[in-house]
Amino acid sequence: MSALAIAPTFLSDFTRLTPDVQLDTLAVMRAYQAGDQPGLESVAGAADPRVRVVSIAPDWSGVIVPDPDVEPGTEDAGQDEAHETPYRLLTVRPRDEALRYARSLRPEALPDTLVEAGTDPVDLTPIGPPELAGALSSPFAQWQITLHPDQHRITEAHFNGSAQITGGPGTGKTVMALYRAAHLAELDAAAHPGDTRESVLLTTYNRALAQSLADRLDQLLPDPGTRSRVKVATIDSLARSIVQTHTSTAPRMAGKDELAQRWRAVALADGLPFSGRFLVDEWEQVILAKGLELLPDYIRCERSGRVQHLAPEHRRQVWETVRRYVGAMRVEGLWSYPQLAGEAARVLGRSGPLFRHVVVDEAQDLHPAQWRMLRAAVPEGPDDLFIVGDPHQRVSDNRVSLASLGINVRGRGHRLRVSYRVTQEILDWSMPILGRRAALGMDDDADTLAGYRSLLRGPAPVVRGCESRTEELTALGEWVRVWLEAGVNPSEIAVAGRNQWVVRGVTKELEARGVPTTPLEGAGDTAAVRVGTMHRMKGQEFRCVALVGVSDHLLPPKAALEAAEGDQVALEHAYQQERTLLFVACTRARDALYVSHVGQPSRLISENW
Ligand SMILES: Nc1ncnc2c1ncn2[C@@H]1O[C@H](COP(=O)(O)OP(=O)(O)OP(=O)(O)O)[C@@H](O)[C@H]1O
Repeated sequence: MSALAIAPTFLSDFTRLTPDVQLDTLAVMRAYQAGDQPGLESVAGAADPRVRVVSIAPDWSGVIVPDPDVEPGTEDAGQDEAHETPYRLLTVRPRDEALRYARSLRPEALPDTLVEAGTDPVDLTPIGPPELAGALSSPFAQWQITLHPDQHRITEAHFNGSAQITGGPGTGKTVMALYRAAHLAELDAAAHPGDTRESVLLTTYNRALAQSLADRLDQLLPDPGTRSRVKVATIDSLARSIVQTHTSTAPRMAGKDELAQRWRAVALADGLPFSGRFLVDEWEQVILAKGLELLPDYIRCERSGRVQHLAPEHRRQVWETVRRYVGAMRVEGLWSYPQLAGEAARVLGRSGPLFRHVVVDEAQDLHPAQWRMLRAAVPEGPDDLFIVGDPHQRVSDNRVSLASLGINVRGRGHRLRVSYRVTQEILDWSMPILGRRAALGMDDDADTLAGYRSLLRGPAPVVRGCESRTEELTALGEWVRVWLEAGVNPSEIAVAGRNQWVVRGVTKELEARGVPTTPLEGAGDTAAVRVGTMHRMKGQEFRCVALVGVSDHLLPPKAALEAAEGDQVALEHAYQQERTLLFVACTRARDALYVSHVGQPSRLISENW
């Protein structure tokens, strides 16, 4: 069986073909691999007699050439022999154009045209202005610590208090957080040479992001003495370690869904008119968020962001119920994440700050109790908190007003408007997904993406409509193969779906094709494609991203809409969260974005196109 490989230079042509021709191309490649080899035509008048064309569709042909290792002179080979020759597909074009191109290929040009597998597929990399060209063509890991000199200056600035950096996807916020932490560690080493404790906290949302920050920080701070001054931790692991150190017992954690389930059962048994989810949300988003400890304060408070109106007598009932359930959790030693952060804040309030500087990434998703913990973790003063985030990427229910939490960033805010990761083509396609609403900034102002743009140009996203799940998974498998053959490292490819069912299908498909996979949150395995849910895409970046199951029956998920129970405001809120999730997933791609659906595309994309 002989495969028809693709030349790395093929990919940029391929993404410009119409979906029909793309499918036809993949069918030819599949047929070739299955041994059912389509006829290759030699080209009359070709400068290189080894060049062939293959019919792709009635008016379209592919130009193929032998592997560069094959010696010239096989032009007289019979049909069978020709099929044993490993060929590579260079391009697919309208037939006349393909013939012209095939004739023009010169023998001495072929070895250059065919980039060996594993070398950088220059054509896939987006095009940027000359000053970015070096960074874009460098290895991906190297590019991931590149920063513009203007941004670099901000990371080394002295601030007379807390500072905040906001900006759309790919504007360099995370890398600024990294450089800021490194800079503060260096300053700290110079100012306190004898005190070697962890004095700088660099914190983020989940473990995968923390690991990625830690790895990159190792590169920025090669001196172990300076590096050891920075503690990299997720916000939850920080809360846990503070409480654990204080109580000498490891807290047992319960996520929101688990709590809602438990509380639902008890609420039902008690005959209460509230769902478990409502009670947990009320506790986390109002009582814990505002740090309320007394019923009169709860009765008086403004429940901003909450949909259902609650009269004072109902508030009394909720308060009493929550108090009882939380009491039961305490007996079990069970904590929710915001609750644990609130406890950590209280511990630090008594024992004093832990760090001299705190740097926060993905700040838009932190709960007010987590901010209280961070506020208590560092003394108020110059360069205390350096906060980076994007309110447009908020995927949690948390809303904060930093000022009300004792964090004042007025006059020390920077908005970044240039994306260095997401190409203008991907931005143009993804931005409408967000809808037209401004997001609420952490400094109480509306935050808009006005003026946000990219310096990079690349292929337009590919949207593939399929008739069945099998067809969708097959098309995905073929697409990933194209990326791999183009020389993209497997770990620089991510495939995501909205739910675990989609993710399982993707994993099975890729594994069956011999493409190793690993969870999106997994680190280290460079020989495996990353696969996971869209939630796990947050904060990450890849060369190529495929989103599967962007179908109307899956996205937005019915359960998310039903949870709104017909309430218009809650429904709009659920929609917005789904929009954000999809927008965040799309904007993880640097070089190529592929989106597929079965049947109708999700209304989140089709409403805009
Ligand atoms: N001047 C530059 N030239 C080339 N690459 C750059 C430049 N500035 C930043 N980058 C790169 O762009 C990428 C995007 O940066 P980063 O991940 O920090 O963005 P972000 O704002 O945190 O994105 P998101 O909000 O989507 O997570 C990084 O890999 C970074 O190295």
